[in-house]
Amino acid sequence: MNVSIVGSGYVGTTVAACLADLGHEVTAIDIDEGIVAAINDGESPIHEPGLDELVAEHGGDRLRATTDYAAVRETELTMLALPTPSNEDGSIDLQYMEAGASSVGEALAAGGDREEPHLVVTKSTVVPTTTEERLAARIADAGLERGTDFLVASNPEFQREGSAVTDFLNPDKLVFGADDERAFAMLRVLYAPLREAADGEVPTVETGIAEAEMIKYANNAFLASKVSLINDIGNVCKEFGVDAYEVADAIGLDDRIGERFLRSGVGWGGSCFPKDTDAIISAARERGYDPAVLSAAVELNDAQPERLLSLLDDHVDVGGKRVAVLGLAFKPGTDDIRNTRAVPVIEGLQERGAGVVAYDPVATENMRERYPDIEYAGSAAEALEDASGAVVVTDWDEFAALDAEFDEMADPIVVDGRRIIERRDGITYEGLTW
Ligand SMILES: NC(=O)C1=CN([C@@H]2O[C@H](COP(=O)(O)OP(=O)(O)OC[C@H]3O[C@@H](n4cnc5c(N)ncnc54)[C@H](O)[C@@H]3O)[C@@H](O)[C@H]2O)C=CC1
Ligand SMILES: O=C(O)[C@H]1O[C@H](OP(=O)(O)OP(=O)(O)OC[C@H]2O[C@@H](n3ccc(=O)[nH]c3=O)[C@H](O)[C@@H]2O)[C@H](O)[C@@H](O)[C@@H]1O
Repeated sequence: MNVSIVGSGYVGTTVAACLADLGHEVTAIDIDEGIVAAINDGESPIHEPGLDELVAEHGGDRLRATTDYAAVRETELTMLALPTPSNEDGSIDLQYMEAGASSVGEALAAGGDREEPHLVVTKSTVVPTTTEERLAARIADAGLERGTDFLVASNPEFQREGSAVTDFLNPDKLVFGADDERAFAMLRVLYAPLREAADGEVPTVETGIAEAEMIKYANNAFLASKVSLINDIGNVCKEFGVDAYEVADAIGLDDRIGERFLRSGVGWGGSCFPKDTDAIISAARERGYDPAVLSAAVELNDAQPERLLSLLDDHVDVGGKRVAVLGLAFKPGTDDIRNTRAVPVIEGLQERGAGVVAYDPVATENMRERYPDIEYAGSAAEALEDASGAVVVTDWDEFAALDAEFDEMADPIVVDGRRIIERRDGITYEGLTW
């Protein structure tokens, strides 16, 4: 198929490169000229395992990029993979989605009549009814008729950062939300090569558009709440001196609970859990319902970084001292620092008057833009040298191998928010929930 993907960030670039790899002709459309040039030169604009290779193979060939929306006219289907950030009050900010939908509508309208309606698919995470009520309306504003000139559908994405390529190519499920058989048929054709290539069966849910939109929020809300619940349980464990990881391993043996997403610690961050939980809570409240469990999950998550710092306070007054922050990315395998737990941790240390020295294998440059004034180390060893305390925020594998490096600390106090460092002689070790 000939497809265009509007928005070439974390999701858009991954989806575009993978669809090209599956044999489709793909055009990525982005307003950022640097991103467009990179893709056409065969370079991935983001750090994601496996993506460099795919963009190198297909960039400038089956995968092309442009800033010109006219390209959508050469394609049968357009996916919107644009940002859906939060407004100040937590509600979803639809300005990028509406701008993108308007531009797609205008580009299609400029091409005159079409034999078949163009399918516009919402890939981004949007609150239920957005695609039909807000995006279809913007496309129609260009003078196009839904059903004749264009169709809309929702196809939410469940990939994780750090494993986006393998997640996209081997999904647990595909979700197609549509209200027209032609839209379902096109989505089936789009994903046919993926279903053939995937390791094992890929269940496909065909449902309504608002249901598909809600499935995405329910998925993220459930996972975020699962981590908050194990953090809540972990905080109780810590009070009793019980190891929450032993508890989690045991309860995970119950199929109804499942072993995944039971890693307790400093909490969830990232570009999606925080904004998506806020957006769905806000949308529900607007309709008169207050989701109590979800609100508590957010509250608990917001409190974990301060619990981490209070464990450090128990051992050292960090005012005027050098403290190492190990890990800045919101999770390992990515350079993404959006809503990373490192931010409240760094700010909490600064409030205490500590001198922060931070280290991350790949996210340092992104963080430096936000906090140009803290010190950045070129290695974990350099960060630990002469530090009077260290806090671990991201579970990068390389931190597990640290050993003699702790001997160079002024005061070897390690507070681990991710259970990646081993307790050992010579250091004062505190695990957040163990
Ligand atoms: N990051 C992730 O792993 C996942 C994200 N999602 C959802 O996917 C959506 C996109 O997220 P990300 O890829 O992380 O965002 P992102 O911020 O990385 O990428 C968005 C891209 O859109 C471009 N853009 C902005 N306005 C534009 C316009 N008017 N026309 C063309 N391009 C424009 C930006 O330059 C940027 O490259 C969000 O709704 C997010 O919730 C869903 C699943 C996973
Ligand atoms: O909508 C999205 O953008 C994506 O959000 C998450 O993916 P992602 O945020 O990339 O990463 P996760 O692996 O889910 O981790 C999220 C956060 O939870 C934390 N986490 C995760 C698991 C766990 O057991 N404990 C825990 O603290 C991680 O450290 C990280 O900060 C979902 O897992 C994806 O399915 C979804 O597509």
